[in-house]
Amino acid sequence: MSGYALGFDLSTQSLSVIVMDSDCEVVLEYSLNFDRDLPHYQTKGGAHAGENGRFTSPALMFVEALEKVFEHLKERIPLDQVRCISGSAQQHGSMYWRRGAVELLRHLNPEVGIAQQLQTAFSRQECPIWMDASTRKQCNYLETILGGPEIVAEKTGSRIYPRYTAAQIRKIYEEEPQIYQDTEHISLISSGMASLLLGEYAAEDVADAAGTGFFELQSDPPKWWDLAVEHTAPLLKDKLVSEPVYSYCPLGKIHTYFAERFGLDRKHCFIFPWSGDNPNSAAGLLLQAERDLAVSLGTSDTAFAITKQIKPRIEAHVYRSPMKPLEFIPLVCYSNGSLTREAIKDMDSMEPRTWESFTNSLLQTPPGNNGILGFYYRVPEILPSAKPCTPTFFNMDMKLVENIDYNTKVRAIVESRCLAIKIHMDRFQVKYDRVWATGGASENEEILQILADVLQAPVHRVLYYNSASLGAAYRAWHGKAYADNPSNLEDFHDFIRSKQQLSPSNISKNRKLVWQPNPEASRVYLKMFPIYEDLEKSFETH
Ligand SMILES: Nc1ncnc2c1ncn2[C@@H]1O[C@H](COP(=O)(O)OP(=O)(O)O)[C@@H](O)[C@H]1O
Ligand SMILES: O=C(CO)[C@@H](O)[C@H](O)COP(=O)(O)O
Repeated sequence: MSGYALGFDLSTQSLSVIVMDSDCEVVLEYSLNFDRDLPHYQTKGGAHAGENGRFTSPALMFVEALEKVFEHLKERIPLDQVRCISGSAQQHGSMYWRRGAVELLRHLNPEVGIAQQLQTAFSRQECPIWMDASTRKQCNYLETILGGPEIVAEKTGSRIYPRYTAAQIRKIYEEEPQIYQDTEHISLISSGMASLLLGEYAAEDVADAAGTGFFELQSDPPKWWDLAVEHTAPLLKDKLVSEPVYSYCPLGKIHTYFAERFGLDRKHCFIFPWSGDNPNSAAGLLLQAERDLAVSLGTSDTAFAITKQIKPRIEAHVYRSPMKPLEFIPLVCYSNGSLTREAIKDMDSMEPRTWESFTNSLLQTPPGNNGILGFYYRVPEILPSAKPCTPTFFNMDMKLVENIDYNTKVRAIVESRCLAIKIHMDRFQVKYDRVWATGGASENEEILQILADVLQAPVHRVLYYNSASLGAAYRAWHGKAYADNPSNLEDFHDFIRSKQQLSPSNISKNRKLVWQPNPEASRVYLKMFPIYEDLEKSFETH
């Protein structure tokens, strides 16, 4: 195989892409930041915050971002050499296509910008996104009618959380019936982006389908849970692509719009299903079952692993792996990730502080933080299910403490998140002896040291911190090999490793750094786990 793969990542704050050659070597990276590069959508951190925990992002912003990225790539690489494209998207969010939109999509004119032509394509301009916490009523309704949270978790991998697509769709059906009525198709953000590239409504892949609340987690072949689809909203089945597909299945060839406008090769460029950013990160990090834990420190903080068998729980989530058909991803997710750390960094200051000053605070405080733990939920938290609160600090006697210094506050917030990850992930009983850090805050080496000490395992960081784009590009090549020879589905890990061994710059690609746990620091944290756990319960509101 020769040519290039494109791996996209549409996260909360940005649309990133990597260009990967056929030896799985990254040759170009580019990232477009929504707030900075598309200011006319007036987002903050990529989103619009509404009343009562509502969080949305404009559908047209995603569309325009895709076009802008292609404009950038066109000047830098021979796009006619691109053989396969896949992508990642923030999970759970949904796009609402107006009646007749597919005709607009099919007949895009390459002389005119795509966002301009899709102005009227969406029945709802704003996509509910994963940060949304406004659907508690719909979660309760769906869980009750489907037999209770345990049954829903057993069937789908998770109870219905407010950000889950099922609750979001139900809210629109209940509160905006005309919009629901005017909608011909509902995509996840991942499959919506794939639809733009394809010129047809694209199927969801199994991994991202598992974040809807109406997908049968263990189904093979993959299928929606019809009962949940029926209860979510009337006629919903008609508004979905028939059933989700395995992540390696080719969806079709690139839309003539992109071929004619940007010079992609219509005949030879395959589109593969987009997936969720966390499942694609698992692929980008080549996570091994029962061996690795990944911690992603992006807008959300997540921790996840790969397992061959799974027992879903009503706390946290289980998704499907996009690498191997019948493997699973147990995952915990915190909505107060990087943006909350940024707020702590800039606390009590007229001007934003640098990350160096945040890091200095970590360096000037000891592991265990002299027993001070911290909770700060700027936006509604997922785990625990907690309402927003101001920064709140406790000592080891579980007493509220006030008037503590800035450095101690910084360490308290970082350490408490690491403690939460260890406690919540251990409840899944997944085995791991090494940790892979990814996402924007994995730049911060002091955070990685704390993670290693709390998790009591070495923390590795790979060269490309955007592992979701990397995983999308790996998956595109893996899918392309399958499309070329459908009688032979190669093992994902073996396929990527065999390609990397061919690469002359193999050594630089695998360059990585490791933070080893310090046993003394780890011992300090052991005492803090039960105290953190009890304090956390006091924030739980549901
Ligand atoms: N040195 C650093 N220390 C801690 N956090 C950082 C550092 N550099 C960047 N970040 C955080 O990384 C975040 C972006 O992470 P990223 O993974 O790109 O987010 P997402 O993929 O969710 O859009 C920024 O919001 C910023 O808070
Ligand atoms: O809701 C989840 C996972 O269940 C989030 O992890 C989203 O997928 C958002 O991703 P980032 O933008 O933080 O990468």
